[in-house]
Amino acid sequence: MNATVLKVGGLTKQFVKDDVGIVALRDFDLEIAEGGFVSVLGRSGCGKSTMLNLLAGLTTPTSGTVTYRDEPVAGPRTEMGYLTQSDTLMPWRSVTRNVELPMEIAGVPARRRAERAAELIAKVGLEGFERHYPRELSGGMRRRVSLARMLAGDPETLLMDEPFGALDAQLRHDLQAELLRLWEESGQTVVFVTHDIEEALLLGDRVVVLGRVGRIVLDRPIDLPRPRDADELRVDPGFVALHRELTEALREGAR
Ligand SMILES: Nc1ncnc2c1ncn2[C@@H]1O[C@H](COP(=O)(O)OP(=O)(O)OP(=O)(O)O)[C@@H](O)[C@H]1O
Repeated sequence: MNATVLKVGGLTKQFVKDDVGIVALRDFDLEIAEGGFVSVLGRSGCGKSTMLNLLAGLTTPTSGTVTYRDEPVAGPRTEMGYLTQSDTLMPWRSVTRNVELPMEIAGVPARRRAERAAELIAKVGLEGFERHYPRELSGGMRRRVSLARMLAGDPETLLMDEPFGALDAQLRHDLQAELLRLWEESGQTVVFVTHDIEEALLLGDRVVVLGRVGRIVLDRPIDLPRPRDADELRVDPGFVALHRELTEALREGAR
């Protein structure tokens, strides 16, 4: 049994808007084991981003606790990389300088920074765009820069909020494969939020299905053999049965 990296208990987050309280997450418990790839699946508005923001230490819970390796999470931590849904690239920095940022903060020497940034830019398929600024890129390209920037910080845990949702099918497939390769090589822990059942199954070794206000409707291991190929999986009876189970869980979660 792997050590627990992230643990949340009794987590509730309530927002107040125009004097009206909105509960985004209610009494949420979750444990994430080291080295795991957890897909978190849920419909729009069920609290997935709120959950990630809390795990990442970007927002404080109304009640409940978040710990990282048994230490309370009181703010962002360098061990965790967070790929948010919104674009957080710095508009005044080129692609290379955006990707170098976490290494600058960590004090990595300039030469090593440049090499690593070039490597990561190639990995996300953006060779030739190193000197471009975010405004000169498409939405999908900016997303890939954000991914490269997150990886540049070499975090031991990756929190990813629908990272590939806006990409075309081919690119999405390539980046999913790249992420799996990185994960298998590095032993990193991944929490991957998506609302795509196929993506959740293709990537995760565990799937957690959330219903309204983050109610956990299903939490189960995914023992499909790897490497997983989307085309082969679609006709695999085990995959088809899991797909049906998750579809039903999503439906149940909406009730
Ligand atoms: N800052 C905020 N102020 C008020 N309400 C908020 C805020 N952030 C989120 N909410 C509300 O909390 C609920 C959950 O939002 P959240 O963004 O966590 O959902 P989600 O599952 O990530 O959705 P999506 O898949 O569409 O990104 C929604 O009802 C949303 O309106």
